[in-house]
Amino acid sequence: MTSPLILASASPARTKLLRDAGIVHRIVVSDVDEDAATASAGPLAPAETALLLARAKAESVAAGITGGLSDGDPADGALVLGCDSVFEFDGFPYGKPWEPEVARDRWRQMRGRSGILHTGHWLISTLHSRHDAATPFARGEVTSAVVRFEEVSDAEIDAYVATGEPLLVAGAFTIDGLAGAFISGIEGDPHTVVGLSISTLRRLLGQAGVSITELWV
Ligand SMILES: Nc1nc2c(ncn2[C@H]2C[C@H](O)[C@@H](COP(=O)(O)OP(=O)(O)OP(=O)(O)O)O2)c(=O)[nH]1
Repeated sequence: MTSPLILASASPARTKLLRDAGIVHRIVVSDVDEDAATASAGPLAPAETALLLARAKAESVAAGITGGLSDGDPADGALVLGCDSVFEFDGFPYGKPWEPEVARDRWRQMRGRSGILHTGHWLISTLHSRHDAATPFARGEVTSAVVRFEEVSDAEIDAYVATGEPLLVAGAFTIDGLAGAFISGIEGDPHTVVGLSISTLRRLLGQAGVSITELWV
């Protein structure tokens, strides 16, 4: 089977994770309004927010797909994966800081302490060859990892914020980028922190009747 996997995400980190894991995929970015989706859902825990948004992205892309996507067997359907990451610190959910001052304030709170990065995953399968077309597969899972931060100085925070890297990533940090210098440890799957747990994808694919090895290059 050629890979029918669609990543419903604009995240460069997520597509790199899949590529580095040898998982062939296509990208179709969802048009989900994350603020509207969370506002209409009411109060949610950070992990619930991550799953809700992952589901919304996957459902939005799956709804827009007509017919099959896998070159090898267009009639067979598709696998659509949505993801969303939320950083929980002192019980509150944080996404991307967007603004330098916001990123600076967050780092001044985070240094020397730890938080939890939750990544929601939602997989939809319409592969007729794997299950009854009348009941498409749709299931999700949240994975979480504790991230511990070094005692970072004001000067280091200012220099990091000035690079722009923290502005567009959940939690205002990366573990595989410049902020790697400021991460003292992780408890859990590091891929969860980057934005997509490959082992979680393997479990969800298995529940959909697909082995992840079928999607390797
Ligand atoms: N490279 C890297 N990226 C990270 C890390 N932590 C968070 N991120 C990125 C991954 C995602 O692109 C972003 C989390 O924001 P979202 O979950 O809303 O995804 P994003 O808006 O990027 O794309 P999407 O909404 O899925 O189209 O932060 C990290 O440690 N390393």
